[in-house]
Amino acid sequence: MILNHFFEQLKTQFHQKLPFVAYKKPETSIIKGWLQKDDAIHYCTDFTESGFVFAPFDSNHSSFLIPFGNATHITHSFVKLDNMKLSDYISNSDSSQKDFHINLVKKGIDAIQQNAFKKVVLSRCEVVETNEQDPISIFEKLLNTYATAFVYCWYHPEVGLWLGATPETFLNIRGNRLKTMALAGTQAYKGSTDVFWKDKEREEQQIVTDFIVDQLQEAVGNGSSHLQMEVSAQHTIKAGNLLHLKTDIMLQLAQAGTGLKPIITALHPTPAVCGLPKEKAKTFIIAHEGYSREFYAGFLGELNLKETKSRNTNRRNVENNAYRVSKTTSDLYVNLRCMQFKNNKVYMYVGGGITKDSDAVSEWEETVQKSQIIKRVLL
Ligand SMILES: C=C(O[C@H]1C=CC=C(C(=O)O)[C@@H]1O)C(=O)O
Repeated sequence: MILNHFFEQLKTQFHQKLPFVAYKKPETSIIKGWLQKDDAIHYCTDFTESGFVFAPFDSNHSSFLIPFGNATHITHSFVKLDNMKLSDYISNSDSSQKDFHINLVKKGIDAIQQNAFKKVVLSRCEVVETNEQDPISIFEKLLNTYATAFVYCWYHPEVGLWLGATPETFLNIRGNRLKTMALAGTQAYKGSTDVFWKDKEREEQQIVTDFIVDQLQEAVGNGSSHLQMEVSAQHTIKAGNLLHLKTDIMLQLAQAGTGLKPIITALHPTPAVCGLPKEKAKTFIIAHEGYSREFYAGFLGELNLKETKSRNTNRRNVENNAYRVSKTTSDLYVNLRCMQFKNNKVYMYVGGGITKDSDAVSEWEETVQKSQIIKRVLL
Protein backbone atom coordinates (compact mmCIF):
# COMPACT_ATOMS: atom_id res chain seq x y z
CA MET A 1 0.00 0.00 0.00
CA ILE A 2 1.11 3.56 -0.59
CA LEU A 3 2.73 5.27 2.36
CA ASN A 4 0.94 8.52 2.33
CA HIS A 5 0.55 11.05 5.12
CA PHE A 6 -3.27 11.09 4.90
CA PHE A 7 -3.66 7.32 5.28
CA GLU A 8 -0.88 7.22 7.88
CA GLN A 9 -2.88 9.70 10.01
CA LEU A 10 -5.94 7.43 9.75
CA LYS A 11 -3.85 4.42 10.79
CA THR A 12 -2.37 6.28 13.76
CA GLN A 13 -5.86 7.33 14.86
CA PHE A 14 -7.04 3.70 14.56
CA HIS A 15 -4.06 2.32 16.51
CA GLN A 16 -4.64 4.92 19.22
CA LYS A 17 -8.26 3.72 19.39
CA LEU A 18 -9.61 7.17 18.60
CA PRO A 19 -12.81 7.65 16.54
CA PHE A 20 -12.56 8.78 12.92
CA VAL A 21 -14.31 8.75 9.61
CA ALA A 22 -12.79 9.03 6.14
CA TYR A 23 -14.88 9.23 2.97
CA LYS A 24 -15.10 10.22 -0.65
CA LYS A 25 -18.34 11.37 -2.24
CA PRO A 26 -19.38 9.92 -5.62
CA GLU A 27 -17.54 11.32 -8.65
CA THR A 28 -15.37 13.68 -6.59
CA SER A 29 -11.62 13.59 -6.13
CA ILE A 30 -11.28 14.74 -2.51
CA ILE A 31 -11.05 12.26 0.35
CA LYS A 32 -11.99 13.82 3.65
CA GLY A 33 -10.91 12.64 7.08
CA TRP A 34 -12.38 13.66 10.42
CA LEU A 35 -10.20 12.67 13.37
CA GLN A 36 -12.07 12.98 16.66
CA LYS A 37 -9.92 14.63 19.32
CA ASP A 38 -10.92 12.28 22.14
CA ASP A 39 -12.58 8.87 22.50
CA ALA A 40 -15.92 10.17 23.85
CA ILE A 41 -19.17 8.75 22.50
CA HIS A 42 -21.42 11.40 21.00
CA TYR A 43 -25.00 10.66 20.04
CA CYS A 44 -27.17 12.27 17.43
CA THR A 45 -30.51 12.81 19.12
CA ASP A 46 -32.63 15.13 16.96
CA PHE A 47 -30.62 15.76 13.76
CA THR A 48 -30.03 19.41 14.64
CA GLU A 49 -26.41 18.56 15.47
CA SER A 50 -23.55 19.44 13.14
CA GLY A 51 -21.18 16.58 12.42
CA PHE A 52 -20.83 13.20 10.74
CA VAL A 53 -23.73 10.91 11.65
CA PHE A 54 -23.68 7.09 11.67
CA ALA A 55 -27.24 5.83 12.11
CA PRO A 56 -28.49 2.24 12.46
CA PHE A 57 -31.23 0.47 10.47
CA ASP A 58 -33.47 0.39 13.53
CA SER A 59 -34.17 3.95 14.69
CA ASN A 60 -34.91 2.63 18.18
CA HIS A 61 -31.16 2.17 18.54
CA SER A 62 -28.63 5.00 18.97
CA SER A 63 -27.20 7.10 16.17
CA PHE A 64 -23.58 8.14 16.65
CA LEU A 65 -21.97 11.44 15.78
CA ILE A 66 -18.49 12.81 15.29
CA PRO A 67 -19.20 16.48 16.10
CA PHE A 68 -17.78 18.88 13.51
CA GLY A 69 -16.13 21.04 16.15
CA ASN A 70 -14.56 18.11 17.99
CA ALA A 71 -12.55 16.81 15.05
CA THR A 72 -9.37 17.66 13.17
CA HIS A 73 -10.24 17.86 9.48
CA ILE A 74 -7.81 16.53 6.89
CA THR A 75 -8.14 16.09 3.13
CA HIS A 76 -6.32 14.25 0.38
CA SER A 77 -6.59 14.48 -3.41
CA PHE A 78 -7.58 11.13 -4.74
CA VAL A 79 -5.66 9.78 -7.72
CA LYS A 80 -6.74 6.38 -8.99
CA LEU A 81 -4.02 3.72 -8.95
CA ASP A 82 -3.89 1.56 -12.06
CA ASN A 83 -1.94 -1.32 -10.56
CA MET A 84 -4.24 -2.15 -7.65
CA LYS A 85 -4.51 -5.90 -7.17
CA LEU A 86 -8.09 -7.10 -6.91
CA SER A 87 -9.70 -10.48 -7.14
CA ASP A 88 -12.14 -11.11 -9.98
CA TYR A 89 -15.86 -11.11 -9.56
CA ILE A 90 -16.58 -14.77 -8.92
CA SER A 91 -19.95 -16.18 -8.03
CA ASN A 92 -19.48 -18.19 -4.90
CA SER A 93 -20.66 -17.62 -1.38
CA ASP A 94 -20.93 -19.32 1.97
CA SER A 95 -23.34 -22.08 0.87
CA SER A 96 -24.19 -22.95 4.49
CA GLN A 97 -26.37 -19.83 4.42
CA LYS A 98 -28.11 -20.80 1.19
CA ASP A 99 -30.93 -22.92 2.63
CA PHE A 100 -31.61 -20.45 5.43
CA HIS A 101 -31.81 -17.50 3.03
CA ILE A 102 -33.99 -19.32 0.49
CA ASN A 103 -36.36 -20.32 3.32
CA LEU A 104 -36.38 -16.76 4.64
CA VAL A 105 -37.33 -15.42 1.20
CA LYS A 106 -40.06 -18.08 0.85
CA LYS A 107 -41.49 -16.96 4.22
CA GLY A 108 -41.42 -13.37 2.95
CA ILE A 109 -43.26 -14.32 -0.26
CA ASP A 110 -45.86 -16.28 1.77
CA ALA A 111 -46.44 -13.28 4.05
CA ILE A 112 -46.91 -11.03 0.99
CA GLN A 113 -49.38 -13.50 -0.52
CA GLN A 114 -51.31 -13.40 2.77
CA ASN A 115 -51.38 -9.59 2.48
CA ALA A 116 -49.20 -9.00 5.57
CA PHE A 117 -47.28 -6.41 3.51
CA LYS A 118 -46.53 -5.57 -0.12
CA LYS A 119 -42.74 -5.64 -0.14
CA VAL A 120 -39.97 -6.69 2.25
CA VAL A 121 -36.18 -6.43 1.87
CA LEU A 122 -34.49 -9.53 3.27
CA SER A 123 -30.80 -9.75 3.99
CA ARG A 124 -28.05 -11.88 5.43
CA CYS A 125 -24.64 -11.39 7.00
CA GLU A 126 -21.80 -13.45 5.54
CA VAL A 127 -18.56 -13.84 7.49
CA VAL A 128 -15.16 -14.36 5.85
CA GLU A 129 -11.74 -14.71 7.43
CA THR A 130 -9.14 -12.16 6.40
CA ASN A 131 -5.37 -11.95 6.87
CA GLU A 132 -5.56 -8.22 6.37
CA GLN A 133 -4.24 -6.57 9.53
CA ASP A 134 -4.84 -3.12 8.20
CA PRO A 135 -8.44 -2.13 7.39
CA ILE A 136 -7.29 1.24 6.06
CA SER A 137 -5.79 -0.58 3.08
CA ILE A 138 -9.22 -2.11 2.39
CA PHE A 139 -10.56 1.45 2.37
CA GLU A 140 -7.89 2.37 -0.20
CA LYS A 141 -8.95 -0.56 -2.37
CA LEU A 142 -12.59 0.46 -2.15
CA LEU A 143 -11.66 4.00 -3.21
CA ASN A 144 -9.78 2.67 -6.21
CA THR A 145 -12.55 0.31 -7.26
CA TYR A 146 -15.82 2.23 -6.89
CA ALA A 147 -15.53 5.77 -8.26
CA THR A 148 -19.29 6.32 -8.52
CA ALA A 149 -20.03 5.20 -4.95
CA PHE A 150 -19.89 6.95 -1.59
CA VAL A 151 -16.87 5.16 -0.13
CA TYR A 152 -16.21 5.34 3.59
CA CYS A 153 -14.39 3.94 6.60
CA TRP A 154 -15.91 4.73 10.03
CA TYR A 155 -14.49 3.80 13.41
CA HIS A 156 -15.34 4.20 17.06
CA PRO A 157 -13.58 1.98 19.66
CA GLU A 158 -16.90 1.31 21.42
CA VAL A 159 -18.86 0.59 18.24
CA GLY A 160 -16.45 -0.98 15.76
CA LEU A 161 -15.04 -0.44 12.31
CA TRP A 162 -17.25 -0.26 9.22
CA LEU A 163 -16.40 0.18 5.57
CA GLY A 164 -18.53 0.42 2.46
CA ALA A 165 -19.09 1.63 -1.08
CA THR A 166 -22.74 2.52 -1.42
CA PRO A 167 -24.55 3.58 -4.60
CA GLU A 168 -27.57 5.03 -2.74
CA THR A 169 -28.04 8.64 -1.62
CA PHE A 170 -30.44 8.99 1.29
CA LEU A 171 -30.75 12.79 1.43
CA ASN A 172 -28.85 15.69 0.00
CA ILE A 173 -29.95 19.08 1.32
CA ARG A 174 -28.34 22.37 0.28
CA GLY A 175 -30.15 25.38 1.72
CA ASN A 176 -33.76 24.78 0.78
CA ARG A 177 -33.11 22.29 -2.04
CA LEU A 178 -33.65 18.63 -1.20
CA LYS A 179 -32.56 15.73 -3.42
CA THR A 180 -33.08 12.06 -2.87
CA MET A 181 -33.42 8.89 -4.95
CA ALA A 182 -35.37 5.68 -5.19
CA LEU A 183 -32.99 2.81 -5.94
CA ALA A 184 -34.13 -0.78 -6.35
CA GLY A 185 -34.16 -3.62 -8.86
CA THR A 186 -30.94 -5.46 -9.61
CA GLN A 187 -29.39 -7.34 -12.51
CA ALA A 188 -25.81 -8.29 -13.34
CA TYR A 189 -23.83 -5.86 -15.50
CA LYS A 190 -22.78 -7.62 -18.70
CA GLY A 191 -21.11 -4.84 -20.65
CA SER A 192 -24.09 -2.57 -21.36
CA THR A 193 -26.42 -0.35 -19.36
CA ASP A 194 -29.01 -0.53 -22.13
CA VAL A 195 -30.91 -3.47 -20.68
CA PHE A 196 -34.43 -4.81 -20.37
CA TRP A 197 -36.11 -4.63 -16.94
CA LYS A 198 -38.89 -7.06 -16.07
CA ASP A 199 -42.19 -5.73 -14.70
CA LYS A 200 -41.28 -7.33 -11.36
CA GLU A 201 -38.22 -5.07 -10.98
CA ARG A 202 -40.00 -1.97 -12.26
CA GLU A 203 -42.81 -2.50 -9.74
CA GLU A 204 -40.35 -3.20 -6.92
CA GLN A 205 -38.63 0.10 -7.68
CA GLN A 206 -41.88 2.03 -8.18
CA ILE A 207 -42.94 1.06 -4.64
CA VAL A 208 -39.86 2.93 -3.37
CA THR A 209 -40.52 6.03 -5.52
CA ASP A 210 -44.20 6.22 -4.50
CA PHE A 211 -43.31 5.83 -0.83
CA ILE A 212 -40.71 8.62 -0.95
CA VAL A 213 -43.02 11.02 -2.83
CA ASP A 214 -45.94 10.34 -0.44
CA GLN A 215 -43.82 10.62 2.69
CA LEU A 216 -42.24 13.89 1.55
CA GLN A 217 -45.70 15.32 0.79
CA GLU A 218 -46.72 14.45 4.36
CA ALA A 219 -43.54 15.58 6.07
CA VAL A 220 -42.80 18.87 4.33
CA GLY A 221 -45.90 19.67 2.31
CA ASN A 222 -48.47 19.23 5.11
CA GLY A 223 -50.18 16.80 2.76
CA SER A 224 -50.61 19.57 0.17
CA SER A 225 -50.60 18.41 -3.44
CA HIS A 226 -49.05 21.77 -4.45
CA LEU A 227 -45.58 20.84 -3.25
CA GLN A 228 -43.17 21.44 -6.15
CA MET A 229 -41.49 18.09 -6.66
CA GLU A 230 -39.49 16.92 -9.65
CA VAL A 231 -39.55 13.18 -10.17
CA SER A 232 -37.44 11.75 -13.01
CA ALA A 233 -38.24 8.70 -15.10
CA GLN A 234 -36.78 5.36 -14.01
CA HIS A 235 -33.30 4.92 -15.47
CA THR A 236 -30.48 2.38 -15.22
CA ILE A 237 -27.31 2.99 -13.24
CA LYS A 238 -24.22 0.85 -12.81
CA ALA A 239 -22.85 0.06 -9.36
CA GLY A 240 -19.81 -2.23 -9.47
CA ASN A 241 -20.80 -5.50 -11.15
CA LEU A 242 -24.51 -4.64 -10.93
CA LEU A 243 -27.19 -2.50 -12.52
CA HIS A 244 -30.06 -0.86 -10.64
CA LEU A 245 -33.15 1.14 -11.49
CA LYS A 246 -33.08 4.68 -10.18
CA THR A 247 -35.49 7.61 -9.93
CA ASP A 248 -34.23 11.07 -8.94
CA ILE A 249 -36.50 13.13 -6.70
CA MET A 250 -35.99 16.83 -6.05
CA LEU A 251 -37.95 19.51 -4.24
CA GLN A 252 -37.68 23.02 -2.85
CA LEU A 253 -38.40 23.21 0.85
CA ALA A 254 -40.61 26.13 1.86
CA GLN A 255 -37.72 27.57 3.82
CA ALA A 256 -34.06 26.79 4.32
CA GLY A 257 -33.36 25.17 7.67
CA THR A 258 -36.56 23.09 7.72
CA GLY A 259 -35.93 20.58 10.52
CA LEU A 260 -34.38 17.36 9.29
CA LYS A 261 -35.95 15.15 11.93
CA PRO A 262 -39.47 14.95 10.43
CA ILE A 263 -38.01 14.24 7.00
CA ILE A 264 -35.67 11.52 8.26
CA THR A 265 -38.40 9.96 10.43
CA ALA A 266 -40.76 9.92 7.46
CA LEU A 267 -38.30 8.32 5.06
CA HIS A 268 -35.99 6.01 7.01
CA PRO A 269 -35.89 3.11 6.37
CA THR A 270 -37.31 3.37 2.84
CA PRO A 271 -38.73 0.33 1.01
CA ALA A 272 -35.35 0.09 -0.80
CA VAL A 273 -34.00 -1.46 2.42
CA CYS A 274 -37.05 -2.31 4.56
CA GLY A 275 -40.43 -2.73 2.89
CA LEU A 276 -43.99 -1.51 2.64
CA PRO A 277 -45.78 -0.81 4.92
CA LYS A 278 -42.66 0.19 6.78
CA GLU A 279 -43.45 -0.97 10.33
CA LYS A 280 -44.91 -4.34 9.32
CA ALA A 281 -41.95 -5.10 7.07
CA LYS A 282 -39.51 -4.00 9.79
CA THR A 283 -41.18 -6.25 12.37
CA PHE A 284 -40.91 -9.19 9.96
CA ILE A 285 -37.23 -8.45 9.26
CA ILE A 286 -36.32 -8.27 12.95
CA ALA A 287 -38.28 -11.44 13.75
CA HIS A 288 -37.04 -13.60 10.85
CA GLU A 289 -33.62 -12.57 9.52
CA GLY A 290 -31.89 -14.23 12.47
CA TYR A 291 -29.18 -11.60 12.99
CA SER A 292 -29.00 -7.90 13.86
CA ARG A 293 -28.47 -5.53 10.94
CA GLU A 294 -26.84 -2.93 13.22
CA PHE A 295 -25.69 -0.21 10.79
CA TYR A 296 -26.34 -2.08 7.54
CA ALA A 297 -29.26 -0.32 5.79
CA GLY A 298 -28.89 2.61 8.18
CA PHE A 299 -27.52 5.90 6.88
CA LEU A 300 -24.40 7.98 7.31
CA GLY A 301 -22.82 11.23 6.24
CA GLU A 302 -22.36 14.93 6.77
CA LEU A 303 -25.07 16.52 8.85
CA ASN A 304 -25.84 20.25 9.01
CA LEU A 305 -22.50 21.59 7.81
CA LYS A 306 -22.06 25.26 6.92
CA GLU A 307 -21.09 25.94 3.34
CA THR A 308 -19.91 29.49 2.69
CA LYS A 309 -19.21 30.78 -0.78
CA SER A 310 -17.97 34.16 -1.91
CA ARG A 311 -19.99 35.83 -4.64
CA ASN A 312 -18.88 38.82 -6.64
CA THR A 313 -21.47 41.39 -7.68
CA ASN A 314 -19.36 42.26 -10.74
CA ARG A 315 -20.16 45.96 -10.38
CA ARG A 316 -17.27 48.24 -11.18
CA ASN A 317 -15.89 50.81 -8.76
CA VAL A 318 -17.71 49.30 -5.86
CA GLU A 319 -15.47 48.45 -2.96
CA ASN A 320 -16.12 45.32 -0.97
CA ASN A 321 -18.41 44.10 -3.71
CA ALA A 322 -17.83 40.46 -2.79
CA TYR A 323 -20.38 39.08 -0.40
CA ARG A 324 -20.61 35.74 1.30
CA VAL A 325 -23.50 33.34 0.95
CA SER A 326 -23.91 30.74 3.67
CA LYS A 327 -25.97 27.57 3.36
CA THR A 328 -26.56 24.61 5.63
CA THR A 329 -25.86 21.33 3.86
CA SER A 330 -26.42 17.67 4.67
CA ASP A 331 -25.19 14.78 2.53
CA LEU A 332 -26.44 11.42 3.75
CA TYR A 333 -26.10 7.97 2.16
CA VAL A 334 -27.79 4.62 2.77
CA ASN A 335 -25.32 2.14 4.27
CA LEU A 336 -25.30 -0.59 1.60
CA ARG A 337 -22.52 -2.80 0.17
CA CYS A 338 -20.88 -2.51 3.55
CA MET A 339 -18.86 -4.62 5.94
CA GLN A 340 -17.80 -4.67 9.55
CA PHE A 341 -14.18 -5.52 10.32
CA LYS A 342 -13.69 -7.42 13.60
CA ASN A 343 -10.91 -9.72 14.90
CA ASN A 344 -9.58 -10.82 11.50
CA LYS A 345 -13.09 -11.46 10.28
CA VAL A 346 -15.16 -9.45 7.86
CA TYR A 347 -18.95 -9.39 8.27
CA MET A 348 -20.58 -8.52 4.96
CA TYR A 349 -24.19 -7.44 4.69
CA VAL A 350 -26.28 -8.08 1.59
CA GLY A 351 -30.00 -8.09 0.86
CA GLY A 352 -32.65 -7.73 -1.79
CA GLY A 353 -36.24 -6.62 -2.25
CA ILE A 354 -38.97 -9.29 -2.21
CA THR A 355 -42.37 -8.86 -3.84
CA LYS A 356 -45.13 -11.33 -4.68
CA ASP A 357 -43.36 -12.25 -7.95
CA SER A 358 -39.94 -12.98 -6.43
CA ASP A 359 -38.14 -16.27 -6.93
CA ALA A 360 -36.30 -17.43 -3.80
CA VAL A 361 -33.28 -18.99 -5.59
CA SER A 362 -32.76 -15.89 -7.77
CA GLU A 363 -32.89 -13.74 -4.64
CA TRP A 364 -30.14 -15.86 -3.07
CA GLU A 365 -28.05 -15.40 -6.23
CA GLU A 366 -28.61 -11.66 -6.11
CA THR A 367 -27.13 -11.54 -2.60
CA VAL A 368 -24.16 -13.60 -3.85
CA GLN A 369 -23.55 -11.04 -6.61
CA LYS A 370 -23.83 -8.18 -4.14
CA SER A 371 -21.32 -9.83 -1.81
CA GLN A 372 -18.76 -9.80 -4.67
CA ILE A 373 -18.59 -6.02 -4.47
CA ILE A 374 -17.07 -6.40 -1.03
CA LYS A 375 -15.11 -9.63 -1.58
CA ARG A 376 -13.18 -8.15 -4.49
CA VAL A 377 -11.31 -5.84 -2.15
CA LEU A 378 -10.55 -8.54 0.42
CA LEU A 379 -7.79 -10.34 -1.42
C1 LIG B 1 -30.67 -3.87 0.08
C2 LIG B 1 -29.71 -3.76 -0.83
O1 LIG B 1 -29.89 -3.11 -2.04
C3 LIG B 1 -31.02 -2.27 -2.27
C4 LIG B 1 -30.60 -1.24 -3.24
C5 LIG B 1 -30.62 -1.48 -4.60
C6 LIG B 1 -31.26 -2.62 -5.10
C7 LIG B 1 -31.97 -3.43 -4.27
C8 LIG B 1 -32.70 -4.62 -4.80
O2 LIG B 1 -32.68 -4.85 -6.03
O3 LIG B 1 -33.28 -5.38 -4.04
C9 LIG B 1 -32.15 -3.12 -2.83
O4 LIG B 1 -33.36 -2.43 -2.73
C10 LIG B 1 -28.37 -4.30 -0.61
O5 LIG B 1 -27.49 -4.08 -1.46
O6 LIG B 1 -28.12 -4.95 0.44
